[in-house]
Amino acid sequence: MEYMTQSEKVTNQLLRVLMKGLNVTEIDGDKEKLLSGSRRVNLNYYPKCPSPELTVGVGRHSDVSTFTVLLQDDIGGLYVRVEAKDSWVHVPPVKGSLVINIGDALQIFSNGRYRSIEHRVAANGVSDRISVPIFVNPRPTDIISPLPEVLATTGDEPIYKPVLYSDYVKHFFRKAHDGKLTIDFAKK
Ligand SMILES: O=C(O)CCC(=O)C(=O)O
Ligand SMILES: [Fe+2]
Repeated sequence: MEYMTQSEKVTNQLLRVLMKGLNVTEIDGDKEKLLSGSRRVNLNYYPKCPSPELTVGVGRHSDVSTFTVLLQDDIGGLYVRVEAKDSWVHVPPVKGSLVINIGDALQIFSNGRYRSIEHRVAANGVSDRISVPIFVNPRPTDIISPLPEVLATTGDEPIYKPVLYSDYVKHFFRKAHDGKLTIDFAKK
């Protein structure tokens, strides 16, 4: 839990940087809660797999978070999808580094200006693997939708409708991992 507490400095700073990219520079208490009012840490353990070629580690998905801060050990196996090239790129473990993934909630808040990253984890036959993601989320009771500031700056029409965040998360967990299809739930 010390890790969760310490990570708040980093996640608060990250939130500010990400919002600056959207021209949102005023982050009052309500907005901060909407964007990051619920944080969750997971401990993922992937045992060494006797038949990795027959096994899915974690299927392709995007996180439902605003963003995710992922600590991985030195084993590797995380891949992100490069949509433009229709390919997967390995995210090599770098000692002392964290992986930051944009999640669906931020894609919705930003009306698509930020895109959540599709990723998966391959099983491996060499060694056990551990990863520790911190999911920075809206609260379950929050209604998420494109931020008015973003719509005002871009002049774009909202492409996502207001959705209760707990409904969005329920929709995600109700089905198998299916790449980037979860966000269709919030499409207008
Ligand atoms: O283990 C990893 O590197 C990523 C795990 C993951 O995608 C998740 O927990 O959502
Ligand atoms: Fe994930």
